[in-house]
Amino acid sequence: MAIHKVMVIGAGQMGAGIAQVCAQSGYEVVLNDLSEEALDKGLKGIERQLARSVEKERMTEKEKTEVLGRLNTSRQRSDAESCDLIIEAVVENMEVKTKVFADLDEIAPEHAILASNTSSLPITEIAAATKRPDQVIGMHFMNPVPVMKLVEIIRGLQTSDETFKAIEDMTVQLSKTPVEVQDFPGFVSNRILMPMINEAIYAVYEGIASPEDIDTVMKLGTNHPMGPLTLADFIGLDTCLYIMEVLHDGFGDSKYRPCPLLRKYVKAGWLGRKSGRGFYQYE
Ligand SMILES: CC(=O)CC(=O)SCCNC(=O)CCNC(=O)[C@H](O)C(C)(C)COP(=O)(O)OP(=O)(O)OC[C@H]1O[C@@H](n2cnc3c(N)ncnc32)[C@H](O)[C@@H]1OP(=O)(O)O
Ligand SMILES: NC(=O)C1=CN([C@@H]2O[C@H](COP(=O)(O)OP(=O)(O)OC[C@H]3O[C@@H](n4cnc5c(N)ncnc54)[C@H](OP(=O)(O)O)[C@@H]3O)[C@@H](O)[C@H]2O)C=CC1
Repeated sequence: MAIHKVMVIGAGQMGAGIAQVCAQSGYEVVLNDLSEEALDKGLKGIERQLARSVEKERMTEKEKTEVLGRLNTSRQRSDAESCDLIIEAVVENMEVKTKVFADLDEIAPEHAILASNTSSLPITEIAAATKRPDQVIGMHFMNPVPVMKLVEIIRGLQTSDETFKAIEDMTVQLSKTPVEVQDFPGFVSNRILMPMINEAIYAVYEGIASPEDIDTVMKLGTNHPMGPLTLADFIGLDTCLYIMEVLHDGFGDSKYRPCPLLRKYVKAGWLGRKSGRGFYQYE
């Protein structure tokens, strides 16, 4: 199936990054969000990234103008009616995502693929909210999207081979590396990464060391580019908590229990970098 036009739903940190890489790879892109403010912020971030690429001579001014010319914003979900692929990147919440997919199923053309950038939620369950479960798939980009090379592609129980192939081909077109993963909570990336981050939060909670020292241990001692608490702030503490809850509920194993300190920070609105405060303070 040929994909020309892509809608990205949710102009948060992931949605904006996905829209950027799609437009840079030649796709027509519609970035959709309910809030004008989120769209403005998303678009400004993309313009900043592209300006930096021009400065670093990775892109010409003309190419930047062309990329931005392929990128439109919209507040109407009905604009999905002209798209071949819709990539959903809204909050990590099953109720919200199934509602978005049920809506999209009514709007998107019959041939369109509906993909979710979910970090951990079952694709099979998201697909069941539609009448086209064979055309629903997980397309899990990593943060920051323009930099990270991986896309986990998650097959739901009913995802067709044709849908899988179209998304695998597109991932290569985006200059990313696809890895096929089966539909289990947290897939591969977050099943491994998030318990490590949760454990680092327990180390703060139990007073083993300061956040700075925990991050230093992991950066200098195990060569991680960011310490786990810096990374948690970067991902978003709300997203980290949702993922731990999905692992905990999905496997019913107490080893995945979210650290109470993580819950407390999220309740306080300390969501990490995006809210200005998490384990560290920003600005
Ligand atoms: C939660 C999930 O479901 C799944 C996930 O995504 S888990 C998170 C996965 N991501 C990670 O683990 C990221 C870990 N961190 C890193 O790899 C690095 O710290 C990093 C790439 C983010 C930054 O690298 P760095 O060397 O420390 O900093 P810096 O030199 O400023 O940046 C390196 C390059 O990345 C780019 N970059 C950094 N942050 C960026 C961002 N938010 N968006 C776009 N580009 C960014 C910079 O522009 C820079 O590119 P150039 O040198 O070509 O200009
Ligand atoms: N952060 C990360 O490192 C990664 C996240 N992901 C996944 O990507 C998705 C988005 O995460 P991220 O971009 O970080 O999150 P952000 O918080 O940056 O953005 C969340 C988006 O969800 C929208 N949203 C929030 N509540 C609702 C709602 N009730 N109905 C519809 N839309 C809503 C927001 O819209 P508005 O602005 O209008 O409020 C915003 O566009 C999640 O599923 C997450 O798990 C995947 C890989 C990495």
